[in-house]
Amino acid sequence: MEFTSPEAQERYAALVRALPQVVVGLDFDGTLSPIVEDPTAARIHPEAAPVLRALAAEVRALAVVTGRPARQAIALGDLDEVGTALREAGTELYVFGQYGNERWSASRRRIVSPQPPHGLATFLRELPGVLREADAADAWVEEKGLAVAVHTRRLPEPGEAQRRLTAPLTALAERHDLAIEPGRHVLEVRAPGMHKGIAVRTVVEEVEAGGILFAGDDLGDLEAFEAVAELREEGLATLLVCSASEEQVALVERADVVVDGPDGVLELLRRLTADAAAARG
Ligand SMILES: O=P(O)(O)OC[C@H]1O[C@H](O[C@H]2O[C@H](CO)[C@@H](O)[C@H](O)[C@H]2O)[C@H](O)[C@@H](O)[C@@H]1O
Repeated sequence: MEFTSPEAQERYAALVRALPQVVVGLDFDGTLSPIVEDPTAARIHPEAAPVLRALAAEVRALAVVTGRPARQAIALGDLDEVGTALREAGTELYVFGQYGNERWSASRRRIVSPQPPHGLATFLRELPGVLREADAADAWVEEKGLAVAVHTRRLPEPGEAQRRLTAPLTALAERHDLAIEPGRHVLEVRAPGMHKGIAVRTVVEEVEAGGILFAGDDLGDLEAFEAVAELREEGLATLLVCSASEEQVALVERADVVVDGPDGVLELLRRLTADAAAARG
């Protein structure tokens, strides 16, 4: 892991001191879960559960903030079980799904979700024609209830296919008052208005946190990074962690710490837990 500046190292030290008041916010794909070709085959990192359990004893709350539907993230992350263990340590686990549109907590065990956006059903009906015209008929379409994700990872030239699809999918989304969210070999179409930054602020305010660490890997995490930077200006202890990959570099220049993918994220969380225990004496 690499601190990006001397100030970043000081922010880490301040976060360790404030840890009992800190919310740890974690993206799922590419941060807690290694990227795989087939999104249905993704699973949380095998070492995540014990790392999160150990960290839970040191922090105010944990929040998984993801583009995945909450139900899916809970299943792929075994978060029901992790949440039970965290509750035993007196710590809440939140899951904000679909970029903050859905929420779940280990204490309530119920997913609160809005209605799908108007226009999504028509968007879906018109989608195959647009994919054919863009020579991407084999793109994998993930229907998420509140959103649709068009994946190019398994096409012969995934980056080129994503570039080819961006303009026609954006136009189709705009015709139906929907927003487009680009990601790692994926273009997601969803309702405008909600993003991970709102989810971060919500959890920080609800638990009256004194600090926030957020770790992410992709463009959909940018708003969370912006929210954390604003909270820093407001006086909270903060740390921005980039789970780095060759596919996406946008978060690197905004991060305090750059780590090597999900392995690196867990290494950082282990170090944080150990440093907090050492600081307690
Ligand atoms: O906010 P996140 O937790 O990072 O979720 C964003 C999207 O991640 C998933 O797709 C990504 O991960 C897949 C599995 O590793 C990978 O195959 C794909 O190329 C990535 O874009 C997921 O399928 C989407 O629904 C999430 O919104």
